[in-house]
Amino acid sequence: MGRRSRGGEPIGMVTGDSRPDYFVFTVDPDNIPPLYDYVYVETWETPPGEDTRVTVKVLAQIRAVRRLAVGVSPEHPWPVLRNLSLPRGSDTVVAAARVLGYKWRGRIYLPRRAPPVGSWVYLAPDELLEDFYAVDEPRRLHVGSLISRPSVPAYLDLEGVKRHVAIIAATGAGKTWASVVLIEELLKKGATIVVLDPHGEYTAMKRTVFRLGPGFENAVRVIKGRRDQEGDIQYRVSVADMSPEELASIAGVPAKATRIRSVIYGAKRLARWVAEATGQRKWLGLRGMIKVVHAAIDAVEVARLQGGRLDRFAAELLRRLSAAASQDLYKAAATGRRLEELLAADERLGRGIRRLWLALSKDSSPGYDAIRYLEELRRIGVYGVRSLPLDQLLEPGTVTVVNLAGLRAEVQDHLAFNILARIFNARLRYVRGVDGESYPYPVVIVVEEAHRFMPPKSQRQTRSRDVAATIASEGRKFGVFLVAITQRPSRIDPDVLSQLQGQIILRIVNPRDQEAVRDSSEQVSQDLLDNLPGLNTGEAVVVGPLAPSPLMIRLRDRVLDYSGGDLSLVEAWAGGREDLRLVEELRAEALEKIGQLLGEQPPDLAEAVAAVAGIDPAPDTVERALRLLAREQVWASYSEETGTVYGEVMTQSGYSYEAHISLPERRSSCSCKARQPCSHAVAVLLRAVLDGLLSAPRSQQARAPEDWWSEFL
Ligand SMILES: Nc1ncnc2c1ncn2[C@@H]1O[C@H](COP(=O)(O)OP(=O)(O)OP(=O)(O)O)[C@@H](O)[C@H]1O
Repeated sequence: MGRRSRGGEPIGMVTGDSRPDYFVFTVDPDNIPPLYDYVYVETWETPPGEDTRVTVKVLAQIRAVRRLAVGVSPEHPWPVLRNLSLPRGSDTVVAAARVLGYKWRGRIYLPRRAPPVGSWVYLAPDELLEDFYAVDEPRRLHVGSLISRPSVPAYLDLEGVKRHVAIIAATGAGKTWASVVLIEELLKKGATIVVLDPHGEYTAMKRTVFRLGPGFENAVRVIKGRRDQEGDIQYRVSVADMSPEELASIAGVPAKATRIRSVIYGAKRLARWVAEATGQRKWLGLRGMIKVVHAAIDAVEVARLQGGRLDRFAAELLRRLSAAASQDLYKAAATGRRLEELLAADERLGRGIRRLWLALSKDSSPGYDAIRYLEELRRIGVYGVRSLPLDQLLEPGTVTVVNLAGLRAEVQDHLAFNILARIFNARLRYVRGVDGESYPYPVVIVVEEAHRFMPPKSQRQTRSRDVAATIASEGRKFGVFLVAITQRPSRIDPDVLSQLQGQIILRIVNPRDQEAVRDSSEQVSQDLLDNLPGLNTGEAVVVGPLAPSPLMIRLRDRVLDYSGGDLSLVEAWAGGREDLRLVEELRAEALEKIGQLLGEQPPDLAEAVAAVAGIDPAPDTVERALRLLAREQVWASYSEETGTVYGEVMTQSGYSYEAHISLPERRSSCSCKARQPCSHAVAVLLRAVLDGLLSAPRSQQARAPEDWWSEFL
């Protein structure tokens, strides 16, 4: 029952409802094409600009196939059916095809006539499809093949990216895969790409980018939001460029906590004043503000004892800040003036001091709360004295992944806002020739989980929505293009969504999301929507300026890796059981080796570690360390000279921690900066024990555990 040559013998005849955009045909039962395959009918049309009619091949895609019963019906009782013994093929196969258009002088047109009933229907040959969906070589993005036709490559049009792109699908349908394939193709064209990555899924691209071939080794760069996440460079936002209100809300200070907000306001003004008066830029950061709050709390205590007056507070605060800045700020501020005059004359200083006094004079607790909030923000590592220079964020032919994993939603939103606004302004300045931070090449910004950043105004307020909306509506003029990825298009601001005119739509099941897609795009017809739940993983509909005509594709294999794909429960849990077994083996071996070193058997591993290294880990730290040894890569070395164990823990997810344990000092430290001794340090120590790096003391007698290490020296 082989297929007859494509475009040769007909495979059907138009027999039913025939319209310019749709027809029904009866299919040759020996040549039934699969759903979504392509057929054509020959008919005549008068293409725009021509005055005579010409014969054209109208291409159509099969959107439904049915077998109709002839002579039997489901009502027939089984005994009757059994005795009927119908011959095979006594059904009629009927297909419905959606007209895609015809090509005339290099352009695609939609026909104005319905194919006449009785027209032969042919299977479309590959060449017809290649010609129909052709994209000029320099503009081609090779993202896969036509659905149901693996032999025909599917290309998107690079120039279509100028109208922005939405990648939409139900969870697990392959959005990230699609976006990685698109990124690979854009990289090959030399694009500058920035990915806002809330889950750190794209960081794995860096490890595999060499696969793209010579010249691409450094084409992926990872910038981290949080200090302790994976990334080559720490993103930084200058605190000086933020308003005190912005700072307070990002720090998570509740809107109602007006006194804490006042402290932050006052501290920011004063810190800036100190920076300007002394020329010490370090005061512009969070540390500077925290110092001001500490000084203000102390100054308030003193002022309270001295009658609780503002001028006492101001004088004491300036004295304390002078001490902290090692410069006489009191003199610098008050030269030739009385303090009251100065506070009235210097607005920043005066207001800052007054706000601090008002917030703290009765009770210092808002000061301590403010310190707590500011400290928490400081620990993230992103808010500093200077912003990261733009050339570290944008580089031609490079994708910069901004790893936002591990940050609170407000901070993620703020960083997204900061990055979107900086890129847009840099391009605007370049195009308009305005001074300041600028960038000479167009930029594509891929926003994963776009609904987090650009929800409808009625649902949630975010900082990044307005700038995303500006980019969506004006980015084209300035060469800033969005690729927004989401599983919830109904949770994206409709003004933004409707501007994302190129859409790559994978499987969508939720009717509300289907509606949002339909509302956002004129090109998504009801019958395309009806097909969306039936798509397999990795199959997509592409509409809008990305393709010459709506296109159904199967995405190609990606070259770059990403993390976050579905995990296999069978493997994960089987791995867990295996880990447990290994943990027990490691525990027994470590205990035995430490027992040999000490000359006595310690009751458990926590005590054994305490005895061998003088550090005192909590029992669950030891358990975590054993799991690290079982699952991750742990190296150790030992310096007999200094009595120090050095080592590193490399996790499968790409994190690495360096730890060292000084046996004489009974101390451990680690790049994770967690409270010591941490699981990494203990894992490194146990690795040294297991590898036999710590030799037994020269005399094997039992001794006080705290003394035994001196033997190593
Ligand atoms: N084109 C494809 N070919 C083969 N496998 C694919 C394809 N696309 C996705 N997959 C597989 O399907 C799974 C889900 O893919 P992916 O993580 O890209 O989906 P997602 O829509 O981004 O999911 P989530 O909503 O969880 O982020 C992964 O295991 C991936 O390997």
